[in-house]
Formats: sequence, structure tokens, C-alpha cells
Amino acid sequence: MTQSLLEVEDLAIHYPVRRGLFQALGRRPRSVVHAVDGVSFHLGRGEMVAVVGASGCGKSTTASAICGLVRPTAGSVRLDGEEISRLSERGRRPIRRRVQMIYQDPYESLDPLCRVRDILEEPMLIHGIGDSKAARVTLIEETLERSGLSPATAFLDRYPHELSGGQRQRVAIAAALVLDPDVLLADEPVSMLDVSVRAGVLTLLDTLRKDRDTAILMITHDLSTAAHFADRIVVMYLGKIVEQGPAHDVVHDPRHPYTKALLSAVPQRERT
Ligand SMILES: Nc1ncnc2c1ncn2[C@@H]1O[C@H](COP(=O)(O)OP(=O)(O)OP(=O)(O)O)[C@@H](O)[C@H]1O
Repeated sequence: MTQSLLEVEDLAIHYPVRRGLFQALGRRPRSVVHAVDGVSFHLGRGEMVAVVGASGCGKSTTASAICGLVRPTAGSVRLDGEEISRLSERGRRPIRRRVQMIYQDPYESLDPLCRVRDILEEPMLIHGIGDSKAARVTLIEETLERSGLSPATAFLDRYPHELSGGQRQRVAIAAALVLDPDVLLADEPVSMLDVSVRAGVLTLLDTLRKDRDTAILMITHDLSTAAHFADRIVVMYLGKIVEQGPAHDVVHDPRHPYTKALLSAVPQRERT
């Protein structure tokens, strides 16, 4: 098999549980939450893979391990063949540019005190992108336009509270795109948005991967969104993958009872 851009293999993440008396006594925890166990999948350039499953099944924890926020208990995460899940802060720096996360809630992920231009310029400054202020502003404007915020000049000096929810999420996406990442981890990117603007944001992500070859891992509760946009679907249940495959196969010929149960909640016409 040829090497994929991102390869997650046998990933396990166990969180210690500290509660009640144990916590008060400062004693070692006696149990752990197996948030993720034995999870393996891959993601190629320009591919969109959707991770679906009920709340608490380990979707966000998996994404957190990929972007380095959580250290795996076992297993590996490789980017272009390089193990990235146990790097030092310093070793992680170049990876941080290549793997970007988009969060569910654009109200929380954007600094309310920063204007749009600053929100996009900050990651560029951190990663040394753009030789001059003028070069950075040009890239910021191009990226805003590409993210559907047009004309860019109308958005540069706005604060997050002066934007709609959909526009805010587009700014969050643009702030990831200025770094030209190889992988975007989109954790429920539209679930906090009004239904009327969801399709626009999902279409933006879809365009990105087609035009820029960006690989997208999209976490969602919504199997019909996954069926519509993803190439492949990974179904998680209680920390494990119970089924994965091409989106069409998973949706039209599900093998696992849990996938069947998830599908039973999706109207037939939405299983495109
Ligand atoms: N920092 C933590 N410490 C302890 N347990 C945690 C921690 N983060 C998550 N968990 C637990 O790990 C499990 C998986 O959580 P996770 O957030 O990955 O699920 P999820 O599928 O993304 O859920 P949701 O769709 O609600 O965001 C849950 O049982 C959760 O309570």
C-alpha cells in the first residue's frame, strides 16, 4: 500500500479518572477512561474523511492527538511517514503549521478583542510567513476572498462580534488557510451555525480540498453530511472504530449494527 499523508495506527488514549475521595486524598486514580482504543485509519492528500459517532465516542480526542494536544497512551500518528504524536514543543512547531484545527464554536475560537486582519496575521507572524506587512496583508486579503468573505477590505477591520456566525467560521477557516496547511481537522465545523449557512461552509471546505489538495478530517454527528461530502467514513462507537470504508458503501451497505442504527435516523433522500 502506498503511504498516506496522515496515518493513525492503533491509537489509544486513556484518561485517568480522579474523583471523590481519591481526589481529596491526592491518591493515584484507580480507573481510566478508554476514550480511544485501537483506532487506525489514513487520510490522503485532497481526501475528506468523516469521523462519525455519538457524543463521547472519542472523535475529538482522536483529533486532539493528531494535532498534538493530547499525548497517546499507545499507537502512532504519522505525517508523511514521520511520527508526530510524541514530539517536543520545539519539534512540533513545523508540524503545527501543516496540521490545523477548526473548532466547533467560532464564538469561542476567535479572540473578541482582535480585528479580522490581526486574527489572520498572528499565525503568519508565529510561523514567519510574509516578508513584510504589505505581503502579509495581500495574503490575508486573498485568503479572505478565497474563504468567501468578499470584498476582503470590508472585513479586515471588523471584530468577531461584527460578523455573523457563518462569517465568523469562515474567518476561523481563513486563519488556518493563511498557513497553507496539508491537513485540516474540522471538529463539528458547522454544528453551531444556523442551518441556512451550513452548506456554504461545508462547500468551502469541499472546494479547498479539491483546489488545494488539502486533506480534511471532518468530525461530525451528522451521517447525511458525511455521506454527502466525504470520500470515506469512519464510524466510532465507545472509543473504537466499528466500521470504515468508502462513504457510498458505508451508507448504502452498512455492516455494523451501530452504523445501521445511525442510518436509521437519516431520511433515505439524504443518503446521497
Ligand atoms: N480531558 C479529559 N479527561 C478525562 N476524560 C476525558 C477528557 N476528555 C474527554 N474525556 C472522555 O473521553 C471520552 C471521549 O470524549 P470525546 O470528547 O473525544 O468524545 P466525542 O466523540 O468527541 O464527543 P462529542 O461529540 O460530544 O464532542 C468521553 O467519555 C469523555 O468524557
